[in-house]
Amino acid sequence: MAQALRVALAGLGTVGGGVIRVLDENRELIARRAGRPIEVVAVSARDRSKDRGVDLSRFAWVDDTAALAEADADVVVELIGGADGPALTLARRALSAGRHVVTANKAMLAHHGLELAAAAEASGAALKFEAAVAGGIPVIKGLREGAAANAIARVYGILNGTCNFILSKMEAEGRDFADVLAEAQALGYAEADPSFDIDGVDAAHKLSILASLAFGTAPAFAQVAASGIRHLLAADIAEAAALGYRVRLVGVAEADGAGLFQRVHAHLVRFDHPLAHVTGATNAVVAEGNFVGRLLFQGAGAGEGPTASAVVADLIDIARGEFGPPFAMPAAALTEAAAAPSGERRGRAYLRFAVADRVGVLAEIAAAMRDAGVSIESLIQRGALADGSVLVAIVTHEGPERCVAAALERLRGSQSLHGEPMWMHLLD
Ligand SMILES: NC(=O)C1=CN([C@@H]2O[C@H](COP(=O)(O)OP(=O)(O)OC[C@H]3O[C@@H](n4cnc5c(N)ncnc54)[C@H](O)[C@@H]3O)[C@@H](O)[C@H]2O)C=CC1
Ligand SMILES: N[C@@H](CC=O)C(=O)O
Ligand code: NA
Repeated sequence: MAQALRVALAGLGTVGGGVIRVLDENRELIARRAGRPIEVVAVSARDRSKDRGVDLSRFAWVDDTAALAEADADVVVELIGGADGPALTLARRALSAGRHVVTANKAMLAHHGLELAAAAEASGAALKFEAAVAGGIPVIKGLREGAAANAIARVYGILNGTCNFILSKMEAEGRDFADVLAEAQALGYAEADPSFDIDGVDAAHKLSILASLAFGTAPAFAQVAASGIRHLLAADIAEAAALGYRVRLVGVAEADGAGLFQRVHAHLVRFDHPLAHVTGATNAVVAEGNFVGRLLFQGAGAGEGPTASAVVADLIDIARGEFGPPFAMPAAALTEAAAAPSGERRGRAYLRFAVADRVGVLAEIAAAMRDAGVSIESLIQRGALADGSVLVAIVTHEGPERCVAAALERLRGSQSLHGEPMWMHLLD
């Protein structure tokens, strides 16, 4: 059999530990498929003494993580995380030394993907990142290779396992947000800083990578309008269910004459839509191609095994010599997309207000909607929260988003409103 592919591995946490386990457990099978063995030769992490449940004594330990870039290895696997700092230093050094790089680091790719892709192409190295988007689901391969013949009109989906785990637990068990977040962290789904998950930043990182693959544009994370699920109440989930919807954090990227529109936002998803049935840490991505039609990729979006599976799949491609430009086309051919404004987009909206329990409040909200040109389809007022506020939930008829924004602006500062209104888009 040919010479082994030698791997230098940075980061031995959830995913790094998983990679060692996958390579150990499926060693023979992987070697047959790759045409040669894949062997970890050197490792680095923050704490050498930590028990990770795997035998590390067979690997060289490197204290200076960035020095792994020059280790006697063919590939550097970066599983540290963080957009900048040691992960970026390592990737830059490895690529400029002609080492292949495999990473699960969507934050780094969203911010520096174009630069790293150009560096990889310049040195003839691979830069592969299947694990960075939707964990174990082969969606990078699916878009970059499987759908390469198509013009893509839209790509959207559930891109954060932690949020989907929280939402589906809140929905099924009526549990509190904070309690479920702690469980997602214990299961290894959450980012080192979980606000990246619950504020939609992680999904925005992933969406910017998917949009680049779908539309041939440079990753444009700064253009993604992102919000998360932090302010969602159990009552929103109950109201959504009463209306025939489930709440999901959905990322949407769409290119049209106005430019590239990218948004991550909590949506009400109709019960009969495939995304409404995606539960737990599962992710799902829909891509609409002009010849292939609608593709749906679904599977485990986070966690040790599925994410490590994607990292090792990239290593197998490299061992086979199967790689090309990291994104949909050479880095120099990726275009800059103008950000399309959201205001002219049309849709239906769910708006929820916590209001003072007094006469005239409903009339005030209804007047703001009327004056801004928003047509109300349904309005539900329900019992009091612990602080005595009453919840008012509205679903609008289809109309331009700028009208909804104008209505909320009219209500800004109103003494009748307690806290910020919640605005979710409907995905029908
Ligand atoms: N956990 C998951 O389900 C998924 C994680 N990812 C990504 O994979 C990467 C790793 O994630 P996890 O394994 O979950 O993180 P983790 O926190 O479990 O592990 C991180 C590892 O990096 C090491 N590390 C951190 N800072 C370091 C530094 N300055 N120098 C040297 N080593 C350092 C830590 O010691 C640890 O071994 C991140 O980019 C994450 O976004 C991607 C998909 C899924
Ligand atoms: N924190 C991420 C991990 C995978 O990318 C998530 O929850 O999806
Ligand atoms: Na993936």
